[in-house]
Amino acid sequence: GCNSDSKHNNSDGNITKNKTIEVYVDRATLPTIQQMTQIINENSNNKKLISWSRYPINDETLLESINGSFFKNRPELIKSLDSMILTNEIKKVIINGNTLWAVDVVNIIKSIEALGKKTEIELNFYDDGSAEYVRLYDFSRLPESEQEYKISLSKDNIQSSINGTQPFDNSIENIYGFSQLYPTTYHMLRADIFETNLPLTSLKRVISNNIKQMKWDYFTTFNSQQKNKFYNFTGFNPEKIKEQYKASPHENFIFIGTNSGTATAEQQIDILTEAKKPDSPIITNSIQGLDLFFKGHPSATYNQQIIDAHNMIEIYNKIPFEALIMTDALPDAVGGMGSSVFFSLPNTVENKFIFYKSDTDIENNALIQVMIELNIVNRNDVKLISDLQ
Ligand SMILES: Nc1ccn([C@@H]2O[C@H](COP(=O)(O)O)[C@@H](O)[C@H]2O)c(=O)n1
Ligand SMILES: [Zn+2]
Repeated sequence: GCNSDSKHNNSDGNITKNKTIEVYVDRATLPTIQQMTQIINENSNNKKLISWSRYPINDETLLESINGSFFKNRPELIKSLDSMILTNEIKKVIINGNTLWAVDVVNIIKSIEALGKKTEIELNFYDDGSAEYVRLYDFSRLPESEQEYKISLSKDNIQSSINGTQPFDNSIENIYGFSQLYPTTYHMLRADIFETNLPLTSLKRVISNNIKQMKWDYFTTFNSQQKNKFYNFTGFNPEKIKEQYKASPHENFIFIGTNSGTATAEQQIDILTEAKKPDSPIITNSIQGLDLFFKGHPSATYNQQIIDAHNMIEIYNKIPFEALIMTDALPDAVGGMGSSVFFSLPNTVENKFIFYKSDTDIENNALIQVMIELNIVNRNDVKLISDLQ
């Protein structure tokens, strides 16, 4: 009959009775890129409410094609979601968020639960980037009894934040604890963290049935329409870069730049000078003879100075490196300054070296240590800027 016809729309045109609403929120880059590809891949008819801080979507045709509405901020999204739940028969809300910023998801759940309509809730979390792994590393260093104690409190902690009796603390046990309350999937940047030697067995026990390795190879199965949709979402098309790779027969190298918080332009110029030497005792994986590309940090203001000093080919710094990964526009090799970028890089791309700030204590630096544990870099290829002096 008509009422059971899942494709039959009500007067709103896009929300049907007993339907599911999909919510997408993120303040960073990686979850947004992953959520975009998920939307394109699943191609569902569900109404989608989206708020991505770094990727405002203004293209109405694009939004219509995914049955989506975009919100400048999360409070506006929540207001709209609440009114949909109150005025329509919404069966389920699937919330897609950023793991590190699980507090944003808590605020949405809080609002849904406060309506008292018993709406089903399902959660998808996508890692923000390297931050979760630094925290996981630190967590793994705690005595097992302490880890277990913390985990034992997490369900109540989350519940109290949803009830509004306690602010949400984004500790490891809390951000990875939602499967104790709702059907949850954690889309992890590096699900293999649980296969390393780091002692994380208690946490693994809580979430092992709820984790998925983030996918980077969607483009191998996307048709041209889906690819174009991704280019429209991100405003990025990899064709130019792919042409530049092919312009010479040499292998391609991308230098991963940082911002002034970590290194000056001169220091990065010096690293490149050293890396070009065929027999440097410091950088043993030389970049001599490779075509040199420069991918500056999105927030760096001195990129042109570095590009000019070594006559490199520029990759527009505002493009998130993850967009190159997603669109299969990767070089043969990379190297550069410590960055979250290295966490998502497939191991088919050679990682020649990573440089850190001069005063870094390598053996006690959680970020470096977790990168070594995950085989992102060899200990010998971890360098400090001061190694050059
Ligand atoms: N050369 C770079 C460096 C960074 N990005 C993007 O910024 C995000 C955060 O990187 P951090 O270096 O601050 O850890 C990263 O996930 C990339 O999206 C970049 O595109 N190019
Ligand atoms: Zn080339």
